[in-house]
Amino acid sequence: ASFSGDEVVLWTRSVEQARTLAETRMGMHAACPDHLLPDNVRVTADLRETLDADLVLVVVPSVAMRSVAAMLRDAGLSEKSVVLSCTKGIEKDSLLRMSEILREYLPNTVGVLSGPNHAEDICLGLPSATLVGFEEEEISAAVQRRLASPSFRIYSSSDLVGMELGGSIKNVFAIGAGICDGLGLGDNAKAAMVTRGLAEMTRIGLAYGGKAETFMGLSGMGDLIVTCYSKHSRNLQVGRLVAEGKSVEEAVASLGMVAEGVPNTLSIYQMSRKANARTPIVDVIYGILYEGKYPLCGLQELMDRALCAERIADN
Ligand SMILES: NC(=O)C1=CN([C@@H]2O[C@H](COP(=O)(O)OP(=O)(O)OC[C@H]3O[C@@H](n4cnc5c(N)ncnc54)[C@H](O)[C@@H]3O)[C@@H](O)[C@H]2O)C=CC1
Ligand SMILES: O=C(CO)COP(=O)(O)O
Repeated sequence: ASFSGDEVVLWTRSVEQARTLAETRMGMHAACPDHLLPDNVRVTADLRETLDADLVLVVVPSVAMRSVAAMLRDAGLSEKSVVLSCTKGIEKDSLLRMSEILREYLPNTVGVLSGPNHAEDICLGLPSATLVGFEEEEISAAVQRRLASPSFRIYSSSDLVGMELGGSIKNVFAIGAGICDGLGLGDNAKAAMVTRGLAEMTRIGLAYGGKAETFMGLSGMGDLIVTCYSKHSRNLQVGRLVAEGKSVEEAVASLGMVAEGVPNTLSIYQMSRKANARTPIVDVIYGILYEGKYPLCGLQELMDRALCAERIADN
């Protein structure tokens, strides 16, 4: 998105790294990321150049959110800047959402952008829909207007809890879907993973105050679908590699980018246990990633459970 011609400053720790990522990730052979970007977008490694922006999008892996929030505070981000978290994750142990971490450090208005939004498609200008959420309706509406384009349709929401939980929890099931692919379990198994995953997402999400309809929407089911089926999904890829016998560390290292499902499986498992939610798939994926359970044994365990009625939100 080029933000309709507004001046955009893209801060990155390393301009060199941004160049490599742009080249490999987008499959484009530009010598410099600036070639991929419209004239109104400038790349910098100097955080101070972003401090008076009226809208600040934070797009870092969830494990880096706390340090980046502290950097923004220490660098002196203008209190007038509206801050938008685009990161999909829950912090382990504290179980804080990304917008909550940002609020710990910054007095600014903080919102969330989340939806089925693989960067590869957006960069090509392919149509995408997403959700922007702020507690203040008028700020949602203003950011919605500001970021929307003919190829980027934005809906608004005030359910930040539902948005942030949906965007984080779906990563766990994307790894599960990748495991189904890697084991060659077929289309039916994967459809079951996605559908029962949505039930578990809804159960955990409701326990923490999210709204049921949000989990049925773009930032819930929508993101779950894209991440479980897209060739671009890094979580799906990690699941496949683990099913093929790679260790989690090897699978993640081979991506060279973040797969949020790995840290998220730990934090979502912690959330589920704390809420005493019934989440057999989360529990099995946790066992595979963190306790050395064999992927095929884990998936067979899911099939061998006692037969029951189909329940979605009920625990
Ligand atoms: N890539 C995508 O298509 C989408 C990504 N997201 C979410 O956006 C977030 C970031 O994902 P990506 O951009 O794909 O990840 P990435 O692995 O490409 O990292 C994004 C940037 O964060 C930087 N970074 C990493 N650790 C840092 C630290 N400690 N301090 C400062 N910068 C740091 C990296 O150098 C990189 O420039 C994740 O939560 C992801 O789930 C959401 C929707 C789509
Ligand atoms: O959240 C995403 C798409 O909406 C990105 O998913 P992956 O991290 O699995 O690539």
